[in-house]
Amino acid sequence: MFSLSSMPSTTSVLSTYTTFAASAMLVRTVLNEAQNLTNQLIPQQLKEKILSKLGGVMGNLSSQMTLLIDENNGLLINEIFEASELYLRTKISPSVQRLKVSKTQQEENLSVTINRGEKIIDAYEGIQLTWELICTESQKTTFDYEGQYSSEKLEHRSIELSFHKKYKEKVLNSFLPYVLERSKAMKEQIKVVKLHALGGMHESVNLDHPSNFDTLAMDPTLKKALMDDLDRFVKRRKLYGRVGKAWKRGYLLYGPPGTGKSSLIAAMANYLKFDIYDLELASIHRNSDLRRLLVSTANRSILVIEDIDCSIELQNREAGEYFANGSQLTLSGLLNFIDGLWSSCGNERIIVFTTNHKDRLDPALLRPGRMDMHIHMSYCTPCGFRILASNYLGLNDHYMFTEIEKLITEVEVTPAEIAEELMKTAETDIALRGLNEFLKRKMIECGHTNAGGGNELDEEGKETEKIKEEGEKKVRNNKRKTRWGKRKRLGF
Ligand SMILES: Nc1ncnc2c1ncn2[C@@H]1O[C@H](COP(=O)(O)OP(=O)(O)OP(=O)(O)O)[C@@H](O)[C@H]1O
Ligand SMILES: [Mg+2]
Repeated sequence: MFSLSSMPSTTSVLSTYTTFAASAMLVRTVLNEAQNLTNQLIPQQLKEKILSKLGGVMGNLSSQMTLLIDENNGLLINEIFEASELYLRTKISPSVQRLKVSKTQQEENLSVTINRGEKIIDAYEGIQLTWELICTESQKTTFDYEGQYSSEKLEHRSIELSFHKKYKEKVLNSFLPYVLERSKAMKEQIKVVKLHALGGMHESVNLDHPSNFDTLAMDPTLKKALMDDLDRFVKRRKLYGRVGKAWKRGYLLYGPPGTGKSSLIAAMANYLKFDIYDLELASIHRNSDLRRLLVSTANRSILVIEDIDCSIELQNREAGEYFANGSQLTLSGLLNFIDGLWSSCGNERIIVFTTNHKDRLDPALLRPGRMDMHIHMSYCTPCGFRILASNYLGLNDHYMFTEIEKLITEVEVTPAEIAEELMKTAETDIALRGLNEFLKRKMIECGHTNAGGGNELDEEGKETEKIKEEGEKKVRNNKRKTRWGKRKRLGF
């Protein structure tokens, strides 16, 4: 039996065994029974040993060969397993007795997959193939860094693909690449973008953030440049391979709260159909945990580290927060760590950092070549306002637009604030009048704040600044909990 790892290029053969020759019916039945029994009762490693011994004894007599496709390859997801599972959805015949059915809110259709133990007969260019889904369970005990232990049930899933020995090359070099290709096309059609939280609970949820590039109010030239950059990135597999560069891209999004940084990340994920991994640095205490989390992320994904200035600050400030190997978590350390990991494994990776204060960032992050694009999300512009008016009120023009646009150029207002005003009512005139009033009030407030004049802050001014900072910190901590909507439900 062959075991296939996640990357076709690193396909490795772990063990082989053969079942009995077709003519030796009785012995074959015994062997199948033994296999079933080992699947049910015996741990995986022992099972492989027994089967390889049996295979050694009986190997020469069989014309059949089986490829073992494990769900995981170490900590990585085995792409061939994923692809095979998806491909098998198209191969369900009336003879299959048990099926698994599911549907998420985001999916339009039911997803129907085969159940454990089911066999599916398939054919490819004259080769007869048999697929089977195998599931085994084991118990895993883990000790955390405080010495507490916990035990969890683990399910190991694998798929077995059997066919005549003489087609081995064809199956490996032609059929499996075909399965990968088919599943990729299917994935594009049915893909629901997922949000994974790294550092908290490990369940993933569907990203139900509706943001996309059409509804995003940002500088049109910058938006186009970013979309072109993303398009180029996903098309460049060969180039990255040729020049020996890791196929990844980094973006730094900066700007005041409420200017659309998180919305932009959701828009990028929805545009590329990439999953989001939201890395919560504050809840990671050990080097090994960070490594484990990063290695467990899948290809074609966006790793997000929000509010990078405060995340690192937070770790350093809370005295004693040292990594197990004694090294403190610093931004440059983290970046080197990510760089190192990603150049050795993973493809089509995007990393996004966000901050409200670019000026507070460690120079390591701003060094040329570190982040490929720095994107400034600014206060709302007249052009941004038109996008929001179209999103929220379905308006492309209105007699009040000129006055509002003039105010927008004179006062610093975020798209989030404008969105909030526009959402107050569906009555366009009332909504726009409300926004107009809001902008005027804001202008008076700003004028009032500036009226004190001068750059020197008096005692009262310093106190106000301090309260503002404290407020910002609180908001940031709350944001962590609510940023992606559904996370709240998971208790983050
Ligand atoms: N540029 C924008 N285009 C469209 N809607 C926006 C934009 N900016 C903000 N919004 C609206 O405001 C809400 C909050 O914005 P968002 O969370 O993306 O801001 P942010 O820049 O990430 O803020 P923070 O720095 O506080 O994390 C969004 O859900 C969206 O409804
Ligand atoms: Mg945000």
